[in-house]
Amino acid sequence: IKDGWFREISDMWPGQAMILKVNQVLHHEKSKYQDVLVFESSDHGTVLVLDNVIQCTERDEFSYQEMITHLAMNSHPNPKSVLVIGGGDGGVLREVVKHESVEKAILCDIDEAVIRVSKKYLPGMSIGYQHPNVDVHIGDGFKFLADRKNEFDVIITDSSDPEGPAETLFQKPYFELLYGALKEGGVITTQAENQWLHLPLITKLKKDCKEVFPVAEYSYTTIPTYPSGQIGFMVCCKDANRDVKTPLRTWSPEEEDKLCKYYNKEIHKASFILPTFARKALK
Ligand SMILES: NCCCCCc1nc2ccccc2[nH]1
Repeated sequence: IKDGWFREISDMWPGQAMILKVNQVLHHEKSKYQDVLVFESSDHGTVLVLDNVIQCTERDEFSYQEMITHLAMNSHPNPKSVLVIGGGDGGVLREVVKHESVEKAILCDIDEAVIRVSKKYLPGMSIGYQHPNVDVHIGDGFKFLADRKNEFDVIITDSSDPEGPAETLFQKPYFELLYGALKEGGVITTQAENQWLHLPLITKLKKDCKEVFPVAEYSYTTIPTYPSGQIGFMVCCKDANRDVKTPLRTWSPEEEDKLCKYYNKEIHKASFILPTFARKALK
């Protein structure tokens, strides 16, 4: 932080940087895995930064949390058992428990510092931890999945970027573990980066996912404070006949308006419509 501004400089998005005005630094520590920073911004609420990369801001986190969650949950007929890998801020859990069908939701994040700091400084997201059906596991998601077979209806991988602790969550062996941990008809979503910045990575991700899952599609949302203002998801299903691009289940319009600020059944469908340059690369 220099002269009261935070600059998100990274070689993952060379030559560009989001810059946010800082009112006050609330917390800064070196955890076992990464540098953890929380600051009060002038116009985007509280901001969580890991290794100098913006993970979420209070102002626009709902876009990412709602889409990564409901794209998966509404592509499953009756999700009862849900696993979140990463997502230590608790925002995805907050979204998962909006579905009454959920009997058990487990969150596994490698870094206890992220959970501890989110509970203290991000109450609007960490509220997800308060639900009675939620369990928390501190550990490597890769290892957690290795001995779970045929256990989950939905698995959401809310990871940071490939540079850092989440590196293995972008590789084919991880998708094979996800496949094995899912029940039949299971659905996954993963954080799948930005079509303007990482198209080669996304092309490889989709290729790997298609070698493991019969259905694998890329979807994206707009989110102002992530690099180039958007981020995508891989949405995959074990059931070859499932059309993940159309919600299987929908809330009523009134319910949808009450439960979500970004996700709706039209956005679910629209999020898979890609510009030509991306559609060609991901064919
Ligand atoms: N450069 C885009 C980064 C996307 C990060 C998504 C995200 N935000 C998080 C907050 C806490 C823990 C894991 C998280 N994963």
